[in-house]
Amino acid sequence: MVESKALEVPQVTSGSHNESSSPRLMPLLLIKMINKSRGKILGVLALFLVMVWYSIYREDSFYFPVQENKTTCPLGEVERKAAQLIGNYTRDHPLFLQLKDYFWVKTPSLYELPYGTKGSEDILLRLLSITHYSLPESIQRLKCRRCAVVGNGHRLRNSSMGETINTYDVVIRLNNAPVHGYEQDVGSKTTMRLFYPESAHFNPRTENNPDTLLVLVPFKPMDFQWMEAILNDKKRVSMVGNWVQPSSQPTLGVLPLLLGHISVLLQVRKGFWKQPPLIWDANPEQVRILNPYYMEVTAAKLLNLSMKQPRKVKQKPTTGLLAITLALHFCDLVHIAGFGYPDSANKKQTIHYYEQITLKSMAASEHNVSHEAVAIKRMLELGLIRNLTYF
Ligand SMILES: CC(=O)N[C@H]1[C@H]([C@H](O)[C@H](O)CO)O[C@](OP(=O)(O)OC[C@H]2O[C@@H](n3ccc(N)nc3=O)[C@H](O)[C@@H]2O)(C(=O)O)C[C@@H]1O
Ligand SMILES: CO[C@@H]1[C@H](O)[C@@H](O)[C@H](O[C@H]2[C@H](O)[C@@H](NC(C)=O)[C@H](OCc3ccccc3)O[C@@H]2CO)O[C@@H]1CO
Repeated sequence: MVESKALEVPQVTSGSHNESSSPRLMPLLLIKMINKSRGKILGVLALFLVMVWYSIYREDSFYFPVQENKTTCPLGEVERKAAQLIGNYTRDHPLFLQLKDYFWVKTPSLYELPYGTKGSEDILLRLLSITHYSLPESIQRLKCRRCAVVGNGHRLRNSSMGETINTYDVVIRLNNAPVHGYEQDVGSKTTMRLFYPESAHFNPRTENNPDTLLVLVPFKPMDFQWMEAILNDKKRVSMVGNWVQPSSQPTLGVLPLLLGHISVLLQVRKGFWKQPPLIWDANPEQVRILNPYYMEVTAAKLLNLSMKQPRKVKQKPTTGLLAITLALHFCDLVHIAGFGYPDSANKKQTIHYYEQITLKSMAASEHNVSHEAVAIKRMLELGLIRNLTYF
């Protein structure tokens, strides 16, 4: 009471000269107003603090409301749930193969490709000295990594999921699946694309963003050789380009180099089950080599496949299941879209959102898609992943 009396200000009267505008009275008037509305101010302040807290808690942008996938950051939840499903679950393994593991310390691997690097050390030494292995700063600094793994399934067709997919921090795509012309259904953002030589898009620039990480999934030693030839070719071509410039005619001196490069690429052609691109216009700085550890985890822990399969019994995970496993090891939230094959009796249903092929095309594929469906359902039931399309 005493305090409020002391702060009392003279009555403001109406008239030609408004005393409230007098500089002398301004502070007093302000204090009176503050005094009068103290409750309201405290309320607004409390609301503001709650918003700040909520924003920090969500580790997200500072506004309401937010897109569905932006509402929360369930920090630690993926780790907790993944550990229930995956024995010895750890986030300690690098996502991409690193030169240091094959240079100073030769990390022995238990398995050959696709589950390990045993026997591929020498080529890796060469290949890793011309590739990068870091996770870009833009992904590392994310306080919450909300990831969408986009499968190539037909269920994305006419799904209108594009805008939603683009809202995720990390969008993982697979193989040669296009985005150009399908943006409304599948979006256009691609943070990472997993592929192998036979599934590399012949025109990577049209279907990726300039900063897309092009992640090679190695299945056989030839896959490393293809990548090495492509990357060395890029170097040679750019060198030739420099030499050619002054006269705009290749000098005879570069011909042996060009012939050498063509013969290397022709040698690399053999040993693939489908013709991979021989010229691949991608930025070498964006190329990474996936650590086969994630293939091992997918096969051994999610599909319970034996790591010592007899040569005749061939079964391996699909690239999509591998991508989900990878996401479980570095994302704070994993949503999937475009997963799910038609029933095996359904011979006419197309399997991709972008081309007219059926399950028949997968006859020699060495995948067990019904087994994988069980694994994906288990993850959905556990709430470890969520599905944006239907399954
Ligand atoms: C003929 C053949 O070998 N097809 C394989 C193709 C093919 O090599 C590439 O598309 C390149 O042309 O690749 C695969 O897969 P594909 O490229 O078809 O699809 C990528 C991933 O999406 C998930 N998917 C796809 C279709 C569908 N109806 N439901 C799904 O769940 C799967 O998880 C799948 O992995 C592959 O790499 O796994 C598996 C396919 O078996
Ligand atoms: C994730 O696996 C990829 C794709 O989904 C599979 O369909 C494909 O399977 C091929 C398999 O890898 C080939 N095996 C070897 C050792 O290369 C197999 O080879 C048989 C063959 C050989 C030559 C010409 C045609 C077929 O072919 C399978 C496809 O039919 O593997 C992909 C990863 O490479």
